[in-house]
Amino acid sequence: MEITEIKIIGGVDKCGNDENVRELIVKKGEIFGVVGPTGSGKSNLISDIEQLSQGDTVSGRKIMINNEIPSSEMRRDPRKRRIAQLSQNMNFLADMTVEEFLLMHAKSRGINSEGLVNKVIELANNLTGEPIKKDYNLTILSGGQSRSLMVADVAVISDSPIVLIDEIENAGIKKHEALELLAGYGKIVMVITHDPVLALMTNRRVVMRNGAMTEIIETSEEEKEVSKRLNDLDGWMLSMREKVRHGEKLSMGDIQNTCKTC
Ligand SMILES: Nc1ncnc2c1ncn2[C@@H]1O[C@H](COP(=O)(O)OP(=O)(O)OP(=O)(O)O)[C@@H](O)[C@H]1O
Repeated sequence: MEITEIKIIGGVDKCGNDENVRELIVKKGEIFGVVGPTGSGKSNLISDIEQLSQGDTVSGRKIMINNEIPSSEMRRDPRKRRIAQLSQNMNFLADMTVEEFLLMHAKSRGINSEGLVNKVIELANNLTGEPIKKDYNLTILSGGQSRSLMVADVAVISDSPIVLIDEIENAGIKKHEALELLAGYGKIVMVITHDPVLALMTNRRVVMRNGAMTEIIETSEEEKEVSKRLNDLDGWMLSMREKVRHGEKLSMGDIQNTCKTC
């Protein structure tokens, strides 16, 4: 079944009052942002979508797929849900190499694995400053390498029509590129973020407060331009971080050169 839209039917805030936004439809091809202060209910909203909740969670929200209540089979079986989730706290625990993991994942998804390992690693290495090799053990990967590999794995192997992302900003990866890669063509992407680069890359964003969806903001052309500039600055910060990490010294020239380009 092709998933063309998800609809979130509003529930209640933490005090039991109806949330402001009564209905939110996110269509195929859209990157949608979720913003709000700590404890405002961002993860809870994402989790409602992940579970395809039907009024049976604390928020009382209902999630529709293609304007229909999802089948109980889809709700019960994670493989039928076709929702990929990525979060900052996820870690690889398996004692196997990167190559073994990717081949196993591809096999379990019934995907032809020819050239696949190199493709995933190449994409992951575009997102991190510390290259991953296929014979590395998963457990020795750094936070940035793990996150990059997860992003590339979700983009190529999981390839789910709905992608939910819970804060990738502190992961030490090129987040702009990561989001572009995940969004691919024609997916529904919901991303929780505190980061203006990511928030302004979205088409729209919902503002959470006290457990409720309170407002929907459309990203203006001006904000998209701001996002591009911030992304340049961000790339620069990442390159400075890499230099320091590799034992290099920084000079005022590094800052002056950047200010010209940003
Ligand atoms: N609509 C709601 N009704 C009742 N409780 C809620 C509701 N929304 C969120 N909560 C509860 O509030 C707490 C904080 O929510 P949540 O973790 O989703 O916030 P958050 O915005 O993701 O926070 P952080 O930025 O710190 O990760 C959780 O215990 C959650 O179960």
